[in-house]
Amino acid sequence: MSYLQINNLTIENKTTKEILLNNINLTIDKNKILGIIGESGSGKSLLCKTLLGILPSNLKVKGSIKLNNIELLENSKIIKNSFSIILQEAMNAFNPLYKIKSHMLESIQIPLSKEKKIELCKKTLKRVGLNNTEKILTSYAHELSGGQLQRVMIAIALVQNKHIIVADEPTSSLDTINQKEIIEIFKNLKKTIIFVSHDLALISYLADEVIILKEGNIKEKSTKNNIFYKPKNSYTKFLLKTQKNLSEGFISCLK
Ligand SMILES: Nc1ncnc2c1ncn2[C@@H]1O[C@H](COP(=O)(O)OP(=O)(O)OP(=O)(O)O)[C@@H](O)[C@H]1O
Repeated sequence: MSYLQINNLTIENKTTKEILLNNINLTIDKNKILGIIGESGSGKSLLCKTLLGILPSNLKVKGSIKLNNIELLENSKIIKNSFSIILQEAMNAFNPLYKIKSHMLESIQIPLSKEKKIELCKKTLKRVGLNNTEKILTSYAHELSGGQLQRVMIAIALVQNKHIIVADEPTSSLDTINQKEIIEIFKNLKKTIIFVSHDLALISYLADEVIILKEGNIKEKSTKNNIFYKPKNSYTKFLLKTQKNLSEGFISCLK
């Protein structure tokens, strides 16, 4: 039995009756990383919003999402407590009036004394490569760099201690060095992660299983090795070829 099981998930626009996600079926095992690749408008964010229970009210959901065999779609409280989100633009997730310490403390749901909570915050910040913990905790979001903020977002997701982390393009606004370091952090978290990205190279490094989305449909889903070395679907082959051509074009520009 898989940890997360999504069956026949369909999202329809109530007004236009347009099907935005069509009969999505996927599973994830505990502590594995599922990579979701899809071009703009393919439905990646809708899938993430459904998991987080924050889908706009003009959309209708059908199907089933089970975590540990418990149905989540009919239970908004469980669904909200099951997933953490890490967004592309970390800055937007922070209230500019509160220091990082307040954000982190209020994310800890387990009953602990304030001292123990601060200890947990510091330990978790170190886990994501932020060793100057006192300074980070007493800073406001605008006082930190993009890379530091993204690390704080990961630390917040960890102290929330929910079942699954949903990371929606979490590295796309970072420079290459920060991207690489943050990818390493994700790779070593040992958590169940749904990682959304346009970047095939990144997904090929990070994910265990991969799904390819196009226009609300899963075009292919398989292990990372099958998707990248033995793709079956013509659209997957096209994506891989496009990325290869882009990389070769980019490298030849540098020569
Ligand atoms: N609230 C909504 N009402 C109607 N249509 C919507 C709504 N939200 C998204 N859509 C449509 O659903 C489709 C999928 O959107 P989604 O935001 O999931 O794409 P995406 O794959 O995340 O794209 P991007 O990479 O550009 O963020 C798009 O055609 C979009 O216009």
